[in-house]
Amino acid sequence: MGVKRRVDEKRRQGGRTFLDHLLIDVRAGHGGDGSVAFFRDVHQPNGPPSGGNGGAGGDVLIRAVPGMTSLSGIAQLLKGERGGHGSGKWRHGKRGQDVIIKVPVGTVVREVSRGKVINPWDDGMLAAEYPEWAALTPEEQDKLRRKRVWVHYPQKEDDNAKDELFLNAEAQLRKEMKAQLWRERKEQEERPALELDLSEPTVGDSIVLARGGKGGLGNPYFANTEVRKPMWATKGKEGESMRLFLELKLLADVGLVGLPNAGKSTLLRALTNARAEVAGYAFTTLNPQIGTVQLFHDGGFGPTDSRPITHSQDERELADLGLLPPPTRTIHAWDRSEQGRLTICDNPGLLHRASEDVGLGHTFLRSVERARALVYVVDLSSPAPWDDLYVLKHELEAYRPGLSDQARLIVANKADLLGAREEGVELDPEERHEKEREAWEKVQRLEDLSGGLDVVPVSAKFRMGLNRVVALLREYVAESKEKDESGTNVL
Ligand SMILES: Nc1nc2c(ncn2[C@@H]2O[C@H](COP(=O)(O)OP(=O)(O)OP(=O)(O)O)[C@@H](O)[C@H]2O)c(=O)[nH]1
Ligand SMILES: [Mg+2]
Repeated sequence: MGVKRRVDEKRRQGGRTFLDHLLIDVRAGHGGDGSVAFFRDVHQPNGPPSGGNGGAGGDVLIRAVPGMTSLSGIAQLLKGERGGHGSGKWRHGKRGQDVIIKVPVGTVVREVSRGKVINPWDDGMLAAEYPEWAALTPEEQDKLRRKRVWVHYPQKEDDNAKDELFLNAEAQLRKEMKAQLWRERKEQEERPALELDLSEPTVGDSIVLARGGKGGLGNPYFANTEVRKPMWATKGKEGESMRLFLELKLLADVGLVGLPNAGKSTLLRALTNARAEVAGYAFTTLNPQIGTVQLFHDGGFGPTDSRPITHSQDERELADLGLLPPPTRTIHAWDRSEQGRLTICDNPGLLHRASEDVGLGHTFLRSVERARALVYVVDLSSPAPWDDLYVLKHELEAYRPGLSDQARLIVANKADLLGAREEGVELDPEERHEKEREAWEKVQRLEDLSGGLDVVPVSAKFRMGLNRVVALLREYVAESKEKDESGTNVL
């Protein structure tokens, strides 16, 4: 299949690949109803209206918390508590309890749909809500509409409907609500679909997703010089509701970043159990891939699904190329017990001008954004690998300012191509020395232009120089975890 077609397909998916996702419904609490009551005691057998207002419904909030690793365990329906109803003696209803949805850091929240605020004076909306609406008489329709809006004093519903004072109050409320509902609806329509990228732990208060409905008004609100004994109050309003899609971004300890064809996938295969695709053309990798490295007590490593490989041979070869000091360590079998693991994430090649949406763009950088350390992979055999470095850094910064600060290491790959030895050919010492010097100078230049990053020449293909890479990755990850534990990364 054509690479172009596959790249195009991938672009349509927005370059997103996620391990975990979930659809949830969120409903903020309904407001409590206002109360119709009148104050009475021995001195005032026929006292003033005293119904309290309803309490507001509880909000639904979201918080990204460190330490969570999965979306499993989050309920599919989350409801804010209903506000309490008002009651006599001017007692207002209690505010409903909020619900806080706790999600792992790295969750992306996207709105799928939003509940409509129903306007009880909008016949079209009511017709959509009640299938039988069209068959009702105008009186029945009024009755249904009033049910959504009003609370009546016991047995006063029919009297109220004939009471001119009530009808006046209704007209007044309708006018007020019309303006307010119009505003709410406009606001809702203009508000773009929610998209939250919770890449950092939520600081301070949680983020409100859906607001609870307002509480209804108690009957004192409707009293005036004309209306001494309002026999009505209003109901609480519906809370906001929405359907949301949650996605958890891939999380690896280390993210590989490099131009197409630099050898990222080859490196991932050499270090881990992952079977990433490798080929001699650009954009072989279209999905971020994660692999696991097993770490041994002696500093060595091995892919988790196979027996450890001995790297002393490789290191000796690399030392022969003049790119590494000769190995001094011998590996003892008893050191080969597992001490820990590292996960590494391979990625599609990053292009110059990815920020202008060339190639895959850089939406896939979402998956390395949260890595504890980033590694630049460059092709040491290319004429000016330091130029590649500049492009990579620039693209990371264009995606998110400060992201390139997470880069710790430059893997200068394909060092074998600069070899001072050619296969089957013995170079004369002079020539060999010259090649060694060239290779060494290139590495040196990369180091000078790296802005203080570690530079390690390797051959991913021939598995040379990888012990040093793993040793450094181990350090970065340990440092980052220590920071987490000491609280500087966690809020
Ligand atoms: N000589 C040599 N070739 C290598 C080395 N590492 C990778 N290659 C070759 O370079 C080509 C590209 O390697 P990949 O690992 O697919 O490169 P990539 O960076 O994953 O490429 P994309 O997925 O397209 O971004 C393949 O032909 C590899 O065999 C190396 O250390 N030495
Ligand atoms: Mg690849």
